[in-house]
Amino acid sequence: MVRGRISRLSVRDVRFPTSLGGHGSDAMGGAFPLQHTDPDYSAAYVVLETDAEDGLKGYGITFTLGKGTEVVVCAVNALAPHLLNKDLGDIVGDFRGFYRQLTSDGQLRWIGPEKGVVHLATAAVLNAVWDLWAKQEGKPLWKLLVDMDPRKLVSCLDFRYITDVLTEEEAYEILRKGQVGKKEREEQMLAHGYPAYTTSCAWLGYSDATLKQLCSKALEDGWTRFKVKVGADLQDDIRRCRLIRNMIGPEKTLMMDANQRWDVPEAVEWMAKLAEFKPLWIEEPTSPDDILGHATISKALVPLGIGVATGEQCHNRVIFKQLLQAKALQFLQIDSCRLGSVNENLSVLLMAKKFDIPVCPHAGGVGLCELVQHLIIFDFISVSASLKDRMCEYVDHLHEHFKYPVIIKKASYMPPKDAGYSTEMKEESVKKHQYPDGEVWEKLLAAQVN
Ligand SMILES: C[C@H](O)[C@@H](O)CC(=O)C(=O)O
Ligand SMILES: [Mg+2]
Repeated sequence: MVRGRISRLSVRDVRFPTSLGGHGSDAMGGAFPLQHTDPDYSAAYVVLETDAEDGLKGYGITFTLGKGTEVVVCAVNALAPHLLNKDLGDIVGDFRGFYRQLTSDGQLRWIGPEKGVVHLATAAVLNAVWDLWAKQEGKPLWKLLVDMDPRKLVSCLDFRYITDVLTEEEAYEILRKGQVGKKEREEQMLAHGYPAYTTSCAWLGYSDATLKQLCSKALEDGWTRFKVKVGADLQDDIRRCRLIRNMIGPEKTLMMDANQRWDVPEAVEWMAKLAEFKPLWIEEPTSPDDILGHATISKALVPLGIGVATGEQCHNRVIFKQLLQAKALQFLQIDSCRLGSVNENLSVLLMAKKFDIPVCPHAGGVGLCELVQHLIIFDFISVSASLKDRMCEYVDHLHEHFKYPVIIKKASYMPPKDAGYSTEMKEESVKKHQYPDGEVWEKLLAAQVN
């Protein structure tokens, strides 16, 4: 039973100095040993309070890098009047209307619409609403979605701009069909979890020795799918890909990620040189906005047996729609904090089902694994009903700061059992990493001055 009026919305700038160790580094982010100040994995962290007697709070994040966070924090504050004094029952009772209200704010829409900072802020705020709703229902988010009546579920989605490929009725039909065998798939998830791949071994800034050490540890821990960063220097890529392919052997799966480094012809030429290492996909080969460029690359790489994956920086459902229409991707990577929360992500999962394209979510960052596991577990149980060519990214950083961290067993995500969206951070961690006055940053900033 949903209850309470939203009485307070607070947002904090929480940053982790991950760049000091080269964690999260890629061909765009500045490579170790340059010690580029990014990527410092960060989050705009939203807390919603209500006047209900249960005292439950909703926690929401969006993933950012370092100083980008202060801009998102500002946008969250600008959205706050849409939530304050609103009844939670009214929000989730007409979730489509509320999503439309947030994304249509007459003044903020100009700096979107539904993209960039203002959309990241929308994600943070709505992630907190979903967390609170799931907590009040006493269910983990994935289970709230799985148990929800399909009619109610589609009523949370905004189909504006996508009805040419997916109508509300078609979405309902997909979910209705997904009811068949749902119980067995839920049992399968609870017993075995959702398959994952690891990106933690091969950040671009890691030395070969670190890569080797992390890769052997990952093999020992049972990982069978690995992603390596590429794109800055071809000879370096050849050496690192050879190293990792030799370590994992010919049977295990290898993916490559260029983080938007190349122009279209360059992407094709570069990947022809890396094809001998048998990558399953090349991720973000070029600008995330270049739909036709992705299509050209996809087509050119078919003879090499390499797919194109993208999505972690796709602004919204419209871009995903066009990527699907243009046959520009073979693996679709939703991101729980870049799209407009669960609402928009569900519409993308449903479009992917219609186009029969596997979804392999982007995760990592701060809390992205915690959040996206709910969406992909729901996807398997209620939408795709398939694990073929599907896996969810896993990155082994920063989970210790979360109250309900992910549980990985045998390289699979085990379904969370606690109520909510797994978004709540430990208050101690938030205090320490708050920018610029948390203890961690006070020390680092003082060292920079001296
Ligand atoms: C800056 C981030 O670490 C980015 O490199 C993550 C990413 O591309 C991925 O996990 O995939
Ligand atoms: Mg990536």
